[in-house]
Amino acid sequence: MIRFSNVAKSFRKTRVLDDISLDIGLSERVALIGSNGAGKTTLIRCLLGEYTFDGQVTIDGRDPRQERTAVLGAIGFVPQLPPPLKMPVAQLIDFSAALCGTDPVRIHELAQRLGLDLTPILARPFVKLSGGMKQKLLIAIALGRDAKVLVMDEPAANLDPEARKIFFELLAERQEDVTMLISSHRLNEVSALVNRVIEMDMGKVVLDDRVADDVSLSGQFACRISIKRNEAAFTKAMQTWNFRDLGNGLEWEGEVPGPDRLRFMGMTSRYVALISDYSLQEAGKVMPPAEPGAASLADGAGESAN
Ligand SMILES: Nc1ncnc2c1ncn2[C@@H]1O[C@H](COP(=O)(O)OP(=O)(O)OP(=O)(O)O)[C@@H](O)[C@H]1O
Repeated sequence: MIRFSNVAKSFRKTRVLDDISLDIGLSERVALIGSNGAGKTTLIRCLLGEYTFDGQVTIDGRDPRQERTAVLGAIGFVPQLPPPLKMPVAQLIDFSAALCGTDPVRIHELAQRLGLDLTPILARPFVKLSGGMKQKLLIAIALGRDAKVLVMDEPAANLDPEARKIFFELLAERQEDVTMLISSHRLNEVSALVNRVIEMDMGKVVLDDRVADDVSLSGQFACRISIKRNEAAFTKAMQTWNFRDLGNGLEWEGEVPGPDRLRFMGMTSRYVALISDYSLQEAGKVMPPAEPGAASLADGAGESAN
């Protein structure tokens, strides 16, 4: 599907990509991680045909520099930084739809599912939308085409929990027929979304691991947390995740999307001294009762600790 063969790229005399060779197949979901300046964006730009480089890149056998329109029509791209487009929202949707031969109605429907009501903002310049609105619209545009490849740079960073959940569901609907490349600084943010991790450092691939693919993108975890005393910061955090207060802010219940569970656990680990009981159970799975005093979040037991 995607093939990088001995790809090298220099800016002036600085080598930024150094002999990258990778094969990424259909239905692979790849996290492209690495620190600032590792070369992730440059690799993506080579894939999108934006740069000249040494070596070869192909998508489905097509060269993105030679057949740019055809290749770009088959790639859904969500950039980390939204472009500063002054174009009104309606025009942007129509323009993007025409570019890849899709029906603008598909984009409207996807935006609606992500919780973005387009009606009041159709005439507004794209650049004047909030960060989250821009992200939702760019995701709707990227998913609204029959893309074979989805390239996303920190795609869920600006989304609220409800929109993240829908976003994961939308990815789940596409996972069999697309290849996903998700770039991020933080593996935690994307690890549960992917089945392969590629790490870059100083222009080279330093790790390429296939990882367990055991939680479906549309899976849910039922979560219950009890705390020892009421604390405003914890209440706020729980409300952000749409959890329900079962009693004076001391007991909370809610649902966590499967791909978001590490992010959720990372957030709750900040309150570990406060937590007296914690359970996170995959929906549809019945867990055996835990031993009294069994593992807790504090000792890293994680997902079914009780
Ligand atoms: N247009 C350019 N001209 C000159 N140097 C560039 C250009 N684009 C990127 N670089 C350099 O190439 C290196 C790799 O940058 P790149 O943006 O690919 O890294 P990255 O892994 O995406 O980083 P980040 O996580 O910060 O976005 C950096 O040292 C950067 O300064």
